[in-house]
Amino acid sequence: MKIGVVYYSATGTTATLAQAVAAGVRTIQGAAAVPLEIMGTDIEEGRYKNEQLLQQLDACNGIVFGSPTFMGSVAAPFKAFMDATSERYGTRAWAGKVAAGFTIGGSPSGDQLNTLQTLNVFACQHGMLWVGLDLPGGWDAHGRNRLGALSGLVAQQTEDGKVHHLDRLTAMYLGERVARIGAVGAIRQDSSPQCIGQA
Ligand SMILES: Cc1cc2nc3c(=O)[nH]c(=O)nc-3n(C[C@H](O)[C@H](O)[C@H](O)COP(=O)(O)O)c2cc1C
Repeated sequence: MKIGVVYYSATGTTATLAQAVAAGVRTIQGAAAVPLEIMGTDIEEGRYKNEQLLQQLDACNGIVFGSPTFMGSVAAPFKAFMDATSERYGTRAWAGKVAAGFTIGGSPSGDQLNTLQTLNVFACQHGMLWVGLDLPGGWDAHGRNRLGALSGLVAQQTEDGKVHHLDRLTAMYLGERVARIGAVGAIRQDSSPQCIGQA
């Protein structure tokens, strides 16, 4: 069972979270993590072009998406990656895979939620099964999910531009949770509309 962790990172904090998500995936027996970085150099005239990366995601049972929050949404290179998956939208290639998301910003509430919601809508466009966090903000015994988002991980960079250790622990937990749920069954939905004509 493979879980892809695809992310863009300009200054390394999202990359650190991605590595933590991957480490969490690997805590589940039989689960392998596939970290994949979106590189700005793969964008030509605004279009993301790395078919090999996309094919690696095709082979995963689940995908965790990560982007820093830039101007209240996903970073432009991540959006270029999203647009490059439109062919897979048509073929339902990713339908039934589990999905989750994480983001980091400079502020505690710097509109990161909009980034998570963008990732969520993206996953739903593909027919993926969204996995949120189930750690109650402010109530977790280990202090994880310190910013309290439940649709995914919202993190805030520290004053010295690094990743808070509790955000790292939350990222690990998210990876573990996605792998655990992915292991229950790689639910593949048949794309044919079988209900038509049965009403
Ligand atoms: C162009 C730009 C826009 C940003 N916009 C936001 C924002 O809307 N909200 C926020 O909280 N942080 C914002 N930030 C801060 C980044 O999200 C933050 O530094 C993050 O840790 C960067 O992730 P990275 O290290 O993976 O590149 C912005 C940074 C840049 C460079």
